[in-house]
Amino acid sequence: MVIDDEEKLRGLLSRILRTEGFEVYEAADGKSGLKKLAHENVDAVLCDVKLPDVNGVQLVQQIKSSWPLVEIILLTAYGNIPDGVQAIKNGAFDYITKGDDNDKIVPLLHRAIEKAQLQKRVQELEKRVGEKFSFKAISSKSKSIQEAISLAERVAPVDTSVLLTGETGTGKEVFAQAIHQASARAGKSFVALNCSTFSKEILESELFGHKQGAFTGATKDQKGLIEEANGGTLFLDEIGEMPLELQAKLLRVLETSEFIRLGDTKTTKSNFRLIAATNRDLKKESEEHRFRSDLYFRLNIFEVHLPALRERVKDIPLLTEFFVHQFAAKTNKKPPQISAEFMERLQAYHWPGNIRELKNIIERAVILLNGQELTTDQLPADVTAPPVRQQPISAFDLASMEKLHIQRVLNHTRNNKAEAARLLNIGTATLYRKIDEYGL
Ligand SMILES: Nc1ncnc2c1ncn2[C@@H]1O[C@H](COP(=O)(O)OP(=O)(O)OP(=O)(O)O)[C@@H](O)[C@H]1O
Repeated sequence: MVIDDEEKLRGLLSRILRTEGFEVYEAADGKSGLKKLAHENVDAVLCDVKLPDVNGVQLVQQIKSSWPLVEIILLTAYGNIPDGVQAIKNGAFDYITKGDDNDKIVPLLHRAIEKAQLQKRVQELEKRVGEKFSFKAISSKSKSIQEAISLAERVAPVDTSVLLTGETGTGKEVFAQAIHQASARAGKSFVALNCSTFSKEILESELFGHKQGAFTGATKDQKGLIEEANGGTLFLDEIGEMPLELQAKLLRVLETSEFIRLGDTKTTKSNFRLIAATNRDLKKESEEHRFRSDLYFRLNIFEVHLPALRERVKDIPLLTEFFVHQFAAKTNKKPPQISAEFMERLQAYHWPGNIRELKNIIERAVILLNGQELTTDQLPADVTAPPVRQQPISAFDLASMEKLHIQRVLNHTRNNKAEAARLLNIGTATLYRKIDEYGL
């Protein structure tokens, strides 16, 4: 948009820009310029400094406060550099001297528009990421997970630590992301670290960062994740695996918001929110001195427990549909029908790996699919085998244990007895005898 009260000059500039391929709007003063900005999708403004109703330098500030993504180039009077400098301070992209720098206008506009469009794209992506990781994206019909969502939604805007508990694959990281997105820290970084995947030394350096020469191999200064999370959220997965010594250091950071990089002498500040997750019983761990009780009490202020998938069987069809569509799209297939038996098996299975395992099994099934319907043929043996009846057995009853174990191995081999005998390290005849004996 060109804002200039000199009609001739405005018309000339607009014509030049149109021949360059730009779509151009015109305004003769600040007020009509602001009005047009409210209605049109403008990327960049070329604005004269001397307008009848407002000074262009002030107009920059007004435009930026309402449309921060619009880039402005100010046309200043010859030799009036202070105006240009002030315009940049007010948020202008750049300034050029009217009449003098005409050949610079087009390349400068290209750069301004490129920046504006890039920023719009980033904003749109951030919005999409926000939606993807929002609580709304966690679809569920079961009461237990809805309670967890409601708890997490209430704690999200409060800047306190949160402890997410639940078995592996229950969606703890998904919840951590949703809490971050629903907090005031949403625009800032979400930094995740799994405490079980590193040795103590690497974990310490990953968390706290290091100075050059702090240890062999530290060839340059390196920021730690605590520092990277400044202003945002630090998600520590499997915190129960963190060595005791580091737990003490983490507690200190939580209490003071300060830490010292490895090999450094001065402290560094970081303002982050901690969300921790564990699949262990941290209370028990702390009672047995494997987890610091002071850190446990600090983390335990707000706990959200995520139920295992077998405790939310109602959600299996919903999640299955979701993953089937996701993987069909990924493999360029039409979303298949889901046979009743396929769904029954999924609902009967005990899902030790929870949602992650369901997701993997659906991905595999969609890859194996060649017709228009998912059937039990596309399910692995573990899932299709009849469920092992978990009869209450005495820990001392060897026969019950043996029966259960044989049944499990048979399930695993899809009733292939030769393979089961091999795995059990017994003869086939012995296996047949035991099958008979236990009525398997
Ligand atoms: N409600 C959900 N909808 C769709 N996908 C989900 C949902 N919850 C979890 N998932 C998917 O399941 C997988 C496991 O989730 P996530 O990593 O959050 O679990 P976790 O509890 O943090 O696991 P771990 O303890 O092993 O780190 C991920 O691929 C995630 O995208």
